[in-house]
Amino acid sequence: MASGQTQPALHLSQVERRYPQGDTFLEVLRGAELAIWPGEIVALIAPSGTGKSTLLHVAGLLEKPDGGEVYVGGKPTSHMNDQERTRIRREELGFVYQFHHLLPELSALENVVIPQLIRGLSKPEAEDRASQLLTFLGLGKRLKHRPGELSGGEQQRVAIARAVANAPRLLLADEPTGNLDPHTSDRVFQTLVAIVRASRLAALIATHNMDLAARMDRRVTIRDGLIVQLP
Ligand SMILES: Nc1ncnc2c1ncn2[C@@H]1O[C@H](COP(=O)(O)OP(=O)(O)OP(=O)(O)O)[C@@H](O)[C@H]1O
Repeated sequence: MASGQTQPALHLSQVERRYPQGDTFLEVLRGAELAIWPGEIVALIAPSGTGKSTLLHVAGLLEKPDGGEVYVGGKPTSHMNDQERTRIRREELGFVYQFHHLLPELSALENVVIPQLIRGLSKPEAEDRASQLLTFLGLGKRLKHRPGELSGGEQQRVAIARAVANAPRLLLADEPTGNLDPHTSDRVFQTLVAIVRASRLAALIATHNMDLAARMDRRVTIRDGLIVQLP
């Protein structure tokens, strides 16, 4: 447990998720248990088809579990309506995907400003924070560039800035460096770790890259619908 913190950023408690399959169900999660504390970076290393996306969707409040509970910052979420879940996603969770989904018509700065405006910050406040974040990620000279004018690694760093712009308590990332060459992947990963550490975020990062996984605090996998700690 991180000192001084009484609640995990994310706690999946006995989470079950099943999909209809013919006359029966495919049990993808069968009582998955995982707690991630503030400041902790956990690697999710799951072979294809074992439930990685399902787990990230449930943790990201995009899908409801069929059993168990998902706590975000100690708050149970399964009773929440769609509006409340959307608010938690917007204010307490950040998402980074393999393909960054930046808005192509907007500059790097604007892409990071938008989620903060939606959150209710004023434009000057949002621009200030976006500019600080992008500068921290080494993009201080690229603020006005559109995604198409940035390299893959730069685009992915903008996506990271966008994901943490609202100071979420938990970052969920799915192969955040998956489409980058090894050198760029390494740099982007370093910036991701730096920002998670600097903001004392918690992070769950799905990856097949064992070198990156080895540099995180803990590694877990999904086996027979359960979360298993790896060495
Ligand atoms: N909506 C759905 N309806 C039925 N079956 C589903 C649904 N979503 C996922 N599945 C099945 O559940 C299992 C886990 O799916 P999931 O997408 O979580 O896998 P994954 O580990 O993310 O795989 P990959 O890394 O290949 O994307 C798979 O066998 C998949 O076919």
